[in-house]
Amino acid sequence: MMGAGGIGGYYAARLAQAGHELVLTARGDHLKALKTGGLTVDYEGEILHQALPAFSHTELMQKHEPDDFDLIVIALKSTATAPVMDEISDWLENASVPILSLQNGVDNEPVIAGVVGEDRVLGGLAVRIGGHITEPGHVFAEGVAQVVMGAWPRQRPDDPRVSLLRRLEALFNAAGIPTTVSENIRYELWRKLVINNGVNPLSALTGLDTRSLTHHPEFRKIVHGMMAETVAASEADDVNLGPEDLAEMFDLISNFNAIKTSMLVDKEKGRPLELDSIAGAVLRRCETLGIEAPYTGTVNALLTHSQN
Ligand SMILES: NC(=O)C1=CN([C@@H]2O[C@H](COP(=O)(O)OP(=O)(O)OC[C@H]3O[C@@H](n4cnc5c(N)ncnc54)[C@H](OP(=O)(O)O)[C@@H]3O)[C@@H](O)[C@H]2O)C=CC1
Ligand SMILES: CC(C)(CO)C(=O)C(=O)O
Repeated sequence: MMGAGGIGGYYAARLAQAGHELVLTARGDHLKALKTGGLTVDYEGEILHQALPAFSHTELMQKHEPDDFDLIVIALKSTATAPVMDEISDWLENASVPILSLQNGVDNEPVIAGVVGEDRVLGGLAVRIGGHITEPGHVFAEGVAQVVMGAWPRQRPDDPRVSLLRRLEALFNAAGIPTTVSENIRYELWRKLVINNGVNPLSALTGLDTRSLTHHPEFRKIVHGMMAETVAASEADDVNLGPEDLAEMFDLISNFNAIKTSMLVDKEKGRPLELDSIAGAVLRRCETLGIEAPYTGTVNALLTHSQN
């Protein structure tokens, strides 16, 4: 599990609890705490504690070959995808281990595929989960915490990755992670981007959780506007989301727990924001398509300004 933070830490703890062997990567104080005290996850009052090997990426590359693993899961922030793939690209060369991304955004899998080739890439997303590091070694997580995964960019007829996906689906479900396989993972990633562009930047700007935003008389219109612009932007990737996706995603986030978004957590901790891979991804596609995206453009500009 590369990047065992809020999302990676939660799913790693569940898989380890079910008896799977895991190795975690992290850095800084969180890594130190994982090494000395193990990983502790508070999931809706249930405490999961696992003492698992934890390494920096340098240590990982010294101690292991990529094919020691059946699967590498990437749960880094998307700001770290390219630098980390760059760091481990020589190590990954000539290996065959598949890589599953569980990140928000629609541009992580192409970066991973650029290093290992599409045939080894599984796209994926963490759905209906909120999670973050509360203190080094400790993760808080909530929500039904599902996973959707699929062959990137979409499943081909006779795709050799299907048998692996079916095995992963079965073992994730058996570990208590409700998981489905999609034949069109890029479509699923775009649907998730609709939610993330709708609430993440605006929550980081206002300090409000997802429920406060979606039930606020003014902010809910901005959330809806940013979601609609994401739906429009999807055409640039030939995904072509429609009004039913917009309605479904707006309902989903309006009725989900009051989540402090990952971008708000990052803003409060003074860490880099996934703004370019969320709002930036939408704005670039809208520009290519020659369509306006005033809600996303405004919130993106205000948030960027507030960071300077
Ligand atoms: N959090 C949430 O509620 C949700 C998040 N997601 C998505 O899941 C992905 C992961 O998010 P989240 O779990 O919140 O992220 P976190 O920041 O909690 O976890 C990422 C971990 O990776 C570490 N890391 C970053 N760079 C390196 C590096 N070079 N070497 C070693 N470790 C590194 C981080 O350390 P450091 O802190 O030092 O940077 C951190 O511990 C994101 O794409 C996010 O958008 C999806 C659904 C919900
Ligand atoms: C909005 C939310 C919680 C939806 O799962 C999310 O993906 C995030 O905080 O990044």
